[in-house]
Amino acid sequence: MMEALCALTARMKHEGIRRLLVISGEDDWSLQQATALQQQLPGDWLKVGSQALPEPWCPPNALAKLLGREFQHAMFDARRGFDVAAFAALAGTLQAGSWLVLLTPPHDVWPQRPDEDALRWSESAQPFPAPHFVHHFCRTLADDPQTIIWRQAQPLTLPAFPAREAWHPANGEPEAEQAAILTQLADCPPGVVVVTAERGRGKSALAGMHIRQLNGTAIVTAPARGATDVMAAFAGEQFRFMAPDALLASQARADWLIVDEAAAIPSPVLQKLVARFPRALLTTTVQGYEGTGRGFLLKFCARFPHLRQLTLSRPIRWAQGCPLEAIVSEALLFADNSLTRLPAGELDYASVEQDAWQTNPALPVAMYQLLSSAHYRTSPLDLRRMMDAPGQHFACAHSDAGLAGALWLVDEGGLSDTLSRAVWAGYRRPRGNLVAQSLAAHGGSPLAATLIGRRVTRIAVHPSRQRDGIGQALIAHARTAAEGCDYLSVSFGYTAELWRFWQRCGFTLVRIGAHREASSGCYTAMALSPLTAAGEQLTAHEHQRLCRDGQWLAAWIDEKLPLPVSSDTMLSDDDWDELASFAFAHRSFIAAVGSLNRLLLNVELSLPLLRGRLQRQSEAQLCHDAGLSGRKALLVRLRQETAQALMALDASRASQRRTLVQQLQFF
Ligand SMILES: CC(=O)SCCNC(=O)CCNC(=O)[C@H](O)C(C)(C)COP(=O)(O)OP(=O)(O)OC[C@H]1O[C@@H](n2cnc3c(N)ncnc32)[C@H](O)[C@@H]1OP(=O)(O)O
Ligand SMILES: Nc1ncnc2c1ncn2[C@@H]1O[C@H](COP(=O)(O)OP(=O)(O)OP(=O)(O)O)[C@@H](O)[C@H]1O
Repeated sequence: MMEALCALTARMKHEGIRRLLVISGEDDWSLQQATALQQQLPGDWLKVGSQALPEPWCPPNALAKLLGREFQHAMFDARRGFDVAAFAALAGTLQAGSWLVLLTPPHDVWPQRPDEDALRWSESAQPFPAPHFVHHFCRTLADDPQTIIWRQAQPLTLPAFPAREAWHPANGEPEAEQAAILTQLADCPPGVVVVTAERGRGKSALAGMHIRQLNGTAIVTAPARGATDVMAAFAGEQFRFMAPDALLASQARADWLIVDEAAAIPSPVLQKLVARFPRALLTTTVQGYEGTGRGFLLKFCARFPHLRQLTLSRPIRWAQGCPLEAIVSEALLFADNSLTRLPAGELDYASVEQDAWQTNPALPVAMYQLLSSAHYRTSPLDLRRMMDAPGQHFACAHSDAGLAGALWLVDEGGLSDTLSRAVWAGYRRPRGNLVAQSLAAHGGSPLAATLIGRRVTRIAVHPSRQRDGIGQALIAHARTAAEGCDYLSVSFGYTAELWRFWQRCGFTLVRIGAHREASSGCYTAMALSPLTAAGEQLTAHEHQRLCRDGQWLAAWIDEKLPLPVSSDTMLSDDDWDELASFAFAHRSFIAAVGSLNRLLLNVELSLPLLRGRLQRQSEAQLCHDAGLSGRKALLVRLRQETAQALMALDASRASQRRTLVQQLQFF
């Protein structure tokens, strides 16, 4: 048997492919078999798993450090937990002629086994079983003739795989597809060129080669700099990188703008960037472990009259049709089929629950694919959360021809009074509950996180059916289905268009972040749509607070805010609470900006650091002027100056508030 395995391995190398071998059985048995294989087949045998294994071993969360490197053979240990993004990433590091050996529990008991990975994609403190994912994964394996499954108490059998043609690895010179595109780019009239491809097709290398051969200047931008290493290596000295937010804020000019992973940048930002350069080359992955964006990039492209769209289809580091790449893509739903069907016709709206992964898997698969084609951040973590995490809810709009819209919501809130107050004062920040906690931590309602909310995490409507009222109808459906909830909420990267949508869905703006996200170039906005009297009260209170603070926030946010102007400068009771929570507890500075500005209008003291910071003098400058060691020391002094001002205004009220907020840390 081992001889046959060695012969097959040699053939895989010749054919430029890699394969998955699953060993399913009791913990000790499967490890023993994997070790025996390792002894027979020479190679690196990198092992990835949460429990220590003989070297070379790496826990899943440290694998990112090894990306970019290549290995011959690897083992992934999924006996206790299955970090599927690490599994996919490991597959991506394997050279032609490699085996990826996957250890799993026996398949009949696996669905009931607690999965340690659940701690990453849920707020649970204990691992729990993830049956929907396990069933889906095992079904995918069973349907794949190229994957080998070795079950305990059964012999290892190797099917007779048909022969493939010989493979020739890339050598650093442009591959045929790359060369053809480079020729087009070299002789390109002004306009936009978009290159889309699946992972590992040589897009980044192509962009780098283009920069190197360029008779002019280029600026590279991308949501994450680390992702541009390959491009930098192929570009050589001409490589010049600027993050999207920095580029937007600058006056930089060049002959070419190169945007890596363009779909990860919101269309309005991308459009502003592209408009500044005579020529732009946009690249984007249409499948991957970090999500996609094909449909929405295409929609963006439709706005440009002179646009060329090109694709790279052949993998570089292994042969086309590699069985390992194919099974990973199947299992993690990387293929983006959401746009191949046009969902014309009358629509039905329906709630969808997680058991649909068992009863009607095609529907949630299509929903996941539509959501990931619209949201670049969708990752295998989301797939696992969607399938098995508690508190998830879904709705869809579909016609006989296919899926037109998908909505994903998650339950939030319901924290105890004391915990919510502690979050408000900045003492605690438990995991999860994004909007519910943010309302408490950044808003003006200490009990905000006690209410029950349901947050829209993702919504997407098929590009061919947008502006047809489907998004609005999905939200209306969710509202009727949200029994027992005080409000629906959403957190999104603010653009005027998207805000218009949420406004039309009946949402009220309650918070806007003070920094542009470097990756998207947008401010994070949060909005609520109340469902109960308590929800109404919270929404009205937070909206009013945001309006009161609007003029002060405007100094921090260079985006026109859709808020009525308020000139209220009185220090209210709420202001006293917030100021005390900043001065005497741990509330963040930015959450108290409005109250702090009103405080300064009401006291005569000099308070140089506070006044300086509120006038947006930089932290570094203030630290330098005051001889402080850094941001932490500055924050302590800002809190002290606030305390001083409160004492000067009303010493007994200040002391009383101090006692109250300081009690919030003990519960
Ligand atoms: C948490 C999150 O998911 S935030 C991200 C939201 N999702 C995305 O951005 C993915 C890509 N976009 C989409 O899938 C869709 O465009 C959605 C979900 C934003 C909107 O869905 P649609 O079905 O197109 O919206 P719908 O037709 O119901 O629009 C209702 C109203 O919102 C407003 N609106 C919707 N889209 C836009 C837009 N692009 N620009 C301006 N206003 C808009 C309009 O007022 C519209 O009414 P009108 O057409 O009568 O003027
Ligand atoms: N012509 C070439 N010769 C040799 N190696 C190449 C060539 N083109 C690309 N590569 C290598 O192949 C790998 C994949 O290429 P690249 O990173 O450009 O692909 P990509 O499509 O941008 O992938 P991803 O979507 O994963 O970022 C890289 O290791 C790169 O160095």
